[in-house]
Order: sequence, then C-alpha cells, then structure tokens
Amino acid sequence: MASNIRYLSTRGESTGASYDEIVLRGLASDGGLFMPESYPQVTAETLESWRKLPYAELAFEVLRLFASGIDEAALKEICRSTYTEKTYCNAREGDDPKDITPVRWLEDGIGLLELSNGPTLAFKDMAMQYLGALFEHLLAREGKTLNILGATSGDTGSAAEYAMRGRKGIRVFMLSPYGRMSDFQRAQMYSLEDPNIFNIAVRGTFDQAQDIVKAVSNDHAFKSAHSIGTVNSINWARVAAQVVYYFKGWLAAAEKGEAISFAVPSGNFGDVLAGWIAKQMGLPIASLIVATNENDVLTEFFETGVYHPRDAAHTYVTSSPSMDISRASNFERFIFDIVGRDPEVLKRLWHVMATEGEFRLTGELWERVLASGFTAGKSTHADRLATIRDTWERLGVMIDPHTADGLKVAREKRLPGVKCLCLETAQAAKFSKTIIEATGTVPAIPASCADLLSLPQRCEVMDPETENVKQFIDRHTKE
Ligand SMILES: Cc1ncc(COP(=O)(O)O)c(C=O)c1O
Ligand SMILES: N[C@@H](CCOP(=O)(O)O)C(=O)O
Repeated sequence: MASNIRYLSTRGESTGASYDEIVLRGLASDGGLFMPESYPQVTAETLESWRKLPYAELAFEVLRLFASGIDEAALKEICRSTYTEKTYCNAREGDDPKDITPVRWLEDGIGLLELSNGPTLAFKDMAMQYLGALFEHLLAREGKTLNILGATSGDTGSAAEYAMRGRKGIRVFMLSPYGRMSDFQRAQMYSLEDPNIFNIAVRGTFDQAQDIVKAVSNDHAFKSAHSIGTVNSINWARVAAQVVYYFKGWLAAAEKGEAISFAVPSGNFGDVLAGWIAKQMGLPIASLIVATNENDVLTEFFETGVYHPRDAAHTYVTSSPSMDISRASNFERFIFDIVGRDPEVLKRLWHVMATEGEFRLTGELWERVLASGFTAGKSTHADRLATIRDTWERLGVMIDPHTADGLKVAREKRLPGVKCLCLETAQAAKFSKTIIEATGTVPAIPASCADLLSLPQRCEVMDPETENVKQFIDRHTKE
C-alpha cells in the first residue's frame, strides 16, 4: 500500500479513514472537510533526489505519501496514464511539450508556473484528470457507481466533465451560476453530449451552488441512496493532487535549500491551500501571496483578521469570473491548522460567523496567521486590463484575467530578492472579451478547441434550491 496515513474531519469526526475511503465520501459526515492526521514530511535530501523526475513520477512520489488504501502499482499507473504529453498538449510557443507545467520567466525573478495546458485550458485539469482515473480505479475495485455533484464558477465544471466523460460507473451533475461565466467556459460545458454529463445552471452565484452541494452531501440518506460524490476541492484528493505542482515549480525554479514565493489567484482557496500543505511538508516556501479580484473577502482577512463572507447581492460579477466567490470552502482547512487543529474552536468560529456574519481573529491566533507566510492583495478590472496589456506589449506574453490578478499582486507583495512564481491558472483563450478590451488582439484558440463556440448547447436552468437539484438527480439516476 502507498501509505498508512489516516484522515480526520475539521469538525471533529475522527474516523481514522483512509485515502481510498475519503476520496469516495468527499465531505465528512459531520459536514467538515477531511484532513490528514499529520502532514507527511519531505527532507531536503529527498527533495533533491526528485529534481530530474518527469511530472508523472513526481506526482507518484508526492501522492503516495497521502494515498493510504491504494495499491502502489495502481497509483503509479494512474499517474503514468494521467500526466502525459498527449493530455497536456496545449503548451504555448516556446514551451517544451514534455514539460507538463513549464515555468516561463517574465522579469527580474518573477515567473509564470503554467498549469493550463490540459484539455480545458485551466489549472483544474491538473488534479481533475488524475481524479477521473482514480475514481474509475476505485469504483471498479469496489464494484460501485458514483454520482458526482459539483459546483463551478467556470473552470471546475468543464475540467470535471472532460475528465469524467465516458468513464464507467460515473455520472456528473454540475451546477453553474447562470449568466456569470465567459462564453468559452459555457460552451465547454454545455456543448457536451455525453449521456453521463448533466449541466444545471442555477439562477444565483457559485456560493449558492456550493451550498447546495454541501446540503445534498449532508443529507446522509440521500447521499447514500444516490451514491453522491464530489469533485470540488472540498474533496481532499483534489487538494493533494494540486500539492504536486508546487514541488514541480520549486524544483524548476529554486536552488538547493532556496526559499521562493508563490502568488496564487484565489477564489475557493483550494489552490493556495495546496501551497500551504506543500510548505507544511517541508518545501522551502518564503511566502504565499493570495490574489483576489473585487470579491476581496480573503484579502480583507489577511489584512485585518476579520473574516466576513459576503452574501449573493454583494458577490460581484467581474472580468475574472472564476474567482467570483465570497465563501471559500478551503479556508476552513487553513483555520483548522491555525487553531491548532482543535475542532471545538473551529466550530465556535463558524458559529459566530453564522450568527454575526463574521469572525475576527485576535491575540495568539492572529499572531499565527501573521507568522504563516501568507500575504494578500486585490486586483480590480482596471488593474487586470493594465497587467494583461503590459505583459502582452512589453513581454509578448498573453495572460488570462485571473493570472493577471495574480501577477499584479505578486509584483506588489513579493519579498525583495526572493524569486516568485505566479500560478498561471487559465489560458487567455477562455476570456477573449477581456483580452480584446485590454490588448485589441483576439487571443489564439488552441486547435483542440477551434469549433467550440459554434457547437449546439444544452443545460437545465433552475432556481438555487436544494430540493430542485435532488429531484433532478433522482429523476436522472433512475433512467
Ligand atoms: C482560472 C481560475 N483562477 C483561479 C481560481 C481560484 O482558485 P481557487 O478556487 O482554488 O482559489 C479559479 C477557480 O477556482 C479559476 O478557475
Ligand atoms: N473557480 C472554481 C470554483 C470551484 O473551485 P474548486 O477548486 O473548489 O472546484 C471553478 O472554476 O469552478
């Protein structure tokens, strides 16, 4: 077996469950998120021995530390078949196509860690393709089926659907926020005709869609009767698979023992949380820079200690739409670590938030946040346009609006003399309206997506009510 690590819930359920169990369960039964009992450690020597590994082998080395209950040979094969040049074929000019996550240096110690060369042109493919193969392996092993319920603000949806389409024993029910995604994102999801893919557009925000996913998962009778699973980053397997590229980025950019920073365009806090995990495992990370758009709940928290999620009316539609999120699920995992992994303290904070609309960390807990290495900043529409335009005109590199948010904040918050990798979370082609507004140039569309916008689309539109979604799932799993 790959490891004997056990998992517990942020809300206190201590099941001692293994990775293979929690992958299929998604959310813990007490409504919390699964976390490893402790973080596996990677020594400087081990890190050095990984320097020349191709992505698939590095993924195996990192993921085997988390993957209890999975046969090592099976895990190796899942990684080998997932991280191929063929799947991550949308590399840009100048990239080595063998390099699944190339680093492109822009200027003076700031580089892009390219994560969107996969089939849907966003970083979500990095973990989702792995998850598709892992689910298929586990379901075949256990003779089970899975009905995945997910929420997307634009990229998780298509990545999940492309990773799961045609897979045996799996259906995907994906909730997306009606009218709040780019044309390209919509076309990627709604043009799929596979019988195991169901798109539901809810008249509301990503946060409301995510609430429905959690409500359905917390209805234990429904969850068990309908074999409900998750693919959002509330599922630990997603976060663990995202940890891998921090190691890969560091190995590409840093000398032995050198601490570098990562700047991360953030919404649901899954991507930057993976960086936090990598740091806890021993990866030399000087700072983790959280970049938000106008929906700046996380920036406010890291600047003031006040966590004040906004309601739907105050969650704005922006030109980096995938980050239009006000209640970041994975923030709970970070706070769990900050409160010394005491579920009672965590539950108290969440209760204060539910009753008073916010909580504030003070004293020792706030000191721990300040010492955590996190910093944060905000980027607006005007900042985004200026960053896209400047990067294109001065450096000849076309970046997407989310990456632009990351780069703008990276430049502001980087530590002097410390290298900084900004995670490139999507390709510009997905957001052509904003790119044209910024540069006057139509971004190149990879050949693999050339016809996308002309394909017919279908989806079910409904109000954001848990009951509506349950009825829809019930109807379509009986067919
Ligand atoms: C393109 C893009 N950038 C950034 C993010 C934010 O990532 P996270 O939700 O993991 O914070 C998302 C959505 O998750 C995204 O799709
Ligand atoms: N930006 C995401 C939101 C969901 O994030 P996840 O990492 O929790 O799946 C999206 O594109 O859907």
